[in-house]
Amino acid sequence: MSIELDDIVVTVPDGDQTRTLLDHASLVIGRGEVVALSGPSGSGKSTLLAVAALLLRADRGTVRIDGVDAHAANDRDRTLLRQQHIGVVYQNANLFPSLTARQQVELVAHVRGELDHHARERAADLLRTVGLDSRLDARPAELSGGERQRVNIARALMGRPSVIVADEPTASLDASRGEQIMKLLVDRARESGVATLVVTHLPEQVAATRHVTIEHGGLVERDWSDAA
Ligand SMILES: Nc1ncnc2c1ncn2[C@@H]1O[C@H](COP(=O)(O)OP(=O)(O)OP(=O)(O)O)[C@@H](O)[C@H]1O
Repeated sequence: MSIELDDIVVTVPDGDQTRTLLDHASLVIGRGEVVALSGPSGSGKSTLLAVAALLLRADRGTVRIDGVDAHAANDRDRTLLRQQHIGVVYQNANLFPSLTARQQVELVAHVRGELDHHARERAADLLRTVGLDSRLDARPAELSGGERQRVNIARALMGRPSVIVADEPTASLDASRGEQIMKLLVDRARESGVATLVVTHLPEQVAATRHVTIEHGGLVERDWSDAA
């Protein structure tokens, strides 16, 4: 369970010109590691996440998921790789208003044609591991922001991903709830081995295994004294 971003280059249109947003950015996230990614607004964090999630093809560079080269793959194989290996946690939970927490998570198995008794049990178990034991039958409107994010994380885990990418999952939460969500991602990563990349801000990133920032399009590894 790993993701390797190797020498990623992404250019974006900028008026009549193009601008190099990611400039030979490289990052390896191993089994069970949680990397917190931060950087100024517009520095390319969401773009890097989109490349890692195989939603955006870089102009240059390689993405390897569990050692499989996704850059060289055709669109169909990339979609399969994404569906089978990557869980995405969005900033806003993007839950279906009419479905209960349990149904939101079960939907992952349903879409794959795998919704049976075991999948139902697993969905409920995942919701319990994210601390929603008593909220299985609640709909999004009945859940707090933090609880909705927990459903979101359970849903991402339901697909048994090798890699989770999360774009500011704590942005709408206060500092202590944000920290809880980060700790949850760290615990789940340790337990299931999933390699996790999460865009976040202080102070929640202190819970992560490593801290990386984007500077001038490249990735710079930080140590904890930088984050303090
Ligand atoms: N397809 C595109 N076309 C033109 N410009 C783009 C495109 N994609 C991204 N950009 C620009 O690239 C820059 C980086 O965008 P990105 O969303 O990756 O940054 P970010 O670090 O996530 O920012 P924020 O913290 O504000 O969310 C922005 O200036 C954005 O306008």
